[in-house]
Amino acid sequence: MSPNDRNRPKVLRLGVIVHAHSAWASVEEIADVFTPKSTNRADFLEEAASGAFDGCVAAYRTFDSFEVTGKIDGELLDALPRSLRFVCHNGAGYDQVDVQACTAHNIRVSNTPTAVDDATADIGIFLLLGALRNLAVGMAAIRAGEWRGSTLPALGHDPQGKVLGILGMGGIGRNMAAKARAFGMKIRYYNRTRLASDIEAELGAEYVGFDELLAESDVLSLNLPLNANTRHIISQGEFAKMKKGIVIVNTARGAVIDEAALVEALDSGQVCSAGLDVYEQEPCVHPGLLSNPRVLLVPHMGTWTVETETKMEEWAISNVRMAIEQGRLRSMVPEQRDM
Ligand SMILES: O=CC(=O)O
Repeated sequence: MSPNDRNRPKVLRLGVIVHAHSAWASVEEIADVFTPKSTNRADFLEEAASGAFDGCVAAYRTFDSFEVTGKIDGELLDALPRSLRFVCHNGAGYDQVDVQACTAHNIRVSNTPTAVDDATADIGIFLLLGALRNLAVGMAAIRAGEWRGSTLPALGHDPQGKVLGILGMGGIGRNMAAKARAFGMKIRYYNRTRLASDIEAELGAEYVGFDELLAESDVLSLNLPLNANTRHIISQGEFAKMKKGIVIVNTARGAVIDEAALVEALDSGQVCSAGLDVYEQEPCVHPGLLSNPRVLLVPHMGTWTVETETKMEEWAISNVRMAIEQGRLRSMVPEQRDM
């Protein structure tokens, strides 16, 4: 197809390509690419409604493009052209996209599963070990020139023999289970759907009920997507059902935990320590977490490696290519599998 071909497909790019430049160049060879001039949602809605993106069939979007467009919801889809058929999200979690609204607008949505599994599970293990070992206290003290601090950090705990409860046994949960086994942890999990018995056996993971998971875990790792059913799935009532002194690890989305309830549970000692990569109101972090030295905090860096960010971009771009070349997606989100 020549660049002047009026029938070339049109693609909307929301966000920047940082790594996978040659993959993106392969899209530009076969499609005309549009990018917004707007820098906030109000202007973006106006720009879209003015017809600036007319004819676009597929949109590539990044997590950070939320700053410009806000949530991909009904209001936004109403402003975007009717030609739009595909939203290709770069990320595993797609809570920034209202899938129901997309389905209602006959738009298919994809994410980047599996590409994120290793890196996210790796940071999960880092947070698990760091929270168990109470490392945040010593790390802050040494930077303040106080060596281990004026009051010695409490001794940590070993992972060996402890029960790791995994809430959400998708790709990241399974990856984390395999890695935690190497540290001698016993794995229990709860998931909407139970894994096949051969996968359970391979992971050495025991399926338990939700309440049992809360009651029996020494460490609880959140590895489930954020949606209307999982928002605040861990709140006051759930903390009360846990073993006193549990360690909480969250690499999923901040809002799967009621952050205010977590702060209370940390203050009361019900939760001994926490390792967090995600927060309810990013980039704001609850002051009760910031001020608590037993919380190991990472600013949403679960996939923050050259290799993984590249894989994610390549995966999302492969969805764009498939959308414009074949009218289908490589990895449509599960809610739309029947579409
Ligand atoms: O947070 C990272 C992702 O959803 O991929």
